[in-house]
Amino acid sequence: MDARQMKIKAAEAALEYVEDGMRLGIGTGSTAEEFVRLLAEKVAGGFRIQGVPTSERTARLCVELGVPLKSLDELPELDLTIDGADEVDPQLRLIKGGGGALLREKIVATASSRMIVIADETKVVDMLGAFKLPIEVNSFGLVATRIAVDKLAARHGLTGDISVRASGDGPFRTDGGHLILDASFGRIPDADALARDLNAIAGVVEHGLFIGIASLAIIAGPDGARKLGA
Ligand SMILES: O=C[C@H](O)[C@H](O)[C@H](O)COP(=O)(O)O
Repeated sequence: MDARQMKIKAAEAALEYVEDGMRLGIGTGSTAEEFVRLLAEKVAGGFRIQGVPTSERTARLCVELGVPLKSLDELPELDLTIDGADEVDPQLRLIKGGGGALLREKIVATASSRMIVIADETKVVDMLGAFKLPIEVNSFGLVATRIAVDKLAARHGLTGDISVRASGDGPFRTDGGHLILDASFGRIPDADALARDLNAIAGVVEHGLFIGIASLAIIAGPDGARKLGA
């Protein structure tokens, strides 16, 4: 089974949790896109859902495939969000934001009664941090914010490069017009404390640590999908 087939396996297993009539948060990334494709087939077959996309990219795919969409303001309380992740640890703590959608993803997931993560087994880690931690920041005061993040990291005993994400000739911009700092910490022994402290830095809009948000992860490997959590 190749990487794409594993993503499809995870997405298929997640689809079983989607019920007719649900208000559904729809994640971003290559795994979430496999989910959107399967969801579109169900919708074409008469299944009714109302989706809230977590990015412009996901919104475009949903429109293209005929998945009905609403804004989060129209549907501020959701039944379920299904989304991918860059890392998942045994406590279902996540790193997200590899595609830059972390802010909307976190807003949508926390507006949902439940978040289910779909991922292939390469995303499962004992300790978060091998994947660069995305930190969404306001472009005003970028240098000051980066210094503040660097000092905070040092207080947490974390070292590693913190760089502004690039795209083409310029910086990457999120759907909200912000910048992303990618922090190469390697290992984050106390992700809960780091998450809390990052949110206290004024220039930080949001970070990619999702703590206590997901209740189930569907992890696909060569032998099929297994579940972490309930
Ligand atoms: O910003 C992007 C998201 O957090 C994605 O869900 C995450 O990067 C995983 O993406 P993929 O399924 O492509 O590995």
